[in-house]
Amino acid sequence: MPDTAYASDTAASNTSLRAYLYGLPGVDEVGAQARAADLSTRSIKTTAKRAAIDLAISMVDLTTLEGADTRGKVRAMSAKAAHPDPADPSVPRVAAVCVYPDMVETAVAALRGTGVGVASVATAFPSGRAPLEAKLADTRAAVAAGATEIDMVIDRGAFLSGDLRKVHDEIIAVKEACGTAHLKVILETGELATLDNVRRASYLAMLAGADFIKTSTGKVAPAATLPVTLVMLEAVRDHHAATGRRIGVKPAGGIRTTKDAIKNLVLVNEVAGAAWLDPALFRLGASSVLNDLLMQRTRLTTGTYPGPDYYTLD
Ligand SMILES: O=C[C@H](O)COP(=O)(O)O
Repeated sequence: MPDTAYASDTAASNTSLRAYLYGLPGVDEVGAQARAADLSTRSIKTTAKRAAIDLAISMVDLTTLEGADTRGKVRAMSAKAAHPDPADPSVPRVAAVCVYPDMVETAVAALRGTGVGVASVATAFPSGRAPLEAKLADTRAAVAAGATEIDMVIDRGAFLSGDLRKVHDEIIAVKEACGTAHLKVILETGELATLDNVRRASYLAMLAGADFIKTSTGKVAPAATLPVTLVMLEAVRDHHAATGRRIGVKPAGGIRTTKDAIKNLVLVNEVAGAAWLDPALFRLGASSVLNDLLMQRTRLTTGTYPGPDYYTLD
């Protein structure tokens, strides 16, 4: 298990940061793939499935991140986030909606009083290619408009070329610009090439003050694969054991079905532990998983699937 020596290194040079992150135990890629594959075949009892579906719904960050997003679309998505099935008030609300910064005001107005959070992808999403001042302005604007959560992307170019200090310091600066808003740090694992890098980027984000580590923007493939989520869950588990601080995990991108969602919940339970089975510590970032969760929930309750047109589009 990694020690806490980095605590004193955070004020030091890129060299000591690099020495710490490259001194982490390596990831056994074959073992991680095998464990993720093994856990993904676990079935859960029908009696537990309804509770799992409700938990998954309550963990969704319902997302729209398209250039063609409109205020109308964000209002409709926000209504669905607060009342996923208007005909069934027992369906829980989702955790948050996730939108571009210019849509925060619309989402905040639509969600006032519902308890649904508003997350925004600041910091030049999805590339992360902008001067730090622009990233900070982006973050401050989203927070000023009422965002309760900021999903920032790391500078993968800096990370991959070894400028870990730049990535670290940008996260610290964005965290400060967040004020009381929670910070999720997107690693864009599909661009990090190895699971060792996923582990290093996870620790880098955690030691810079991330509240959550998030796999992907949803704009790069592969996105939220199970082995990647497994490595990130191990990182938050070990970080908690070393520091007493619990960091959340958010797989995002390509999560489309109830099966995908439940595989993730099994992974959370088996790797990080039951404490993470909570929207405060685990989210599913997805633009289109909610309808399948609602359909499977209805099937469990009534024995039949609702027609494909029963629910509004995700
Ligand atoms: O953060 C969430 C992702 O952008 C959503 O990706 P998705 O459209 O593949 O569900």
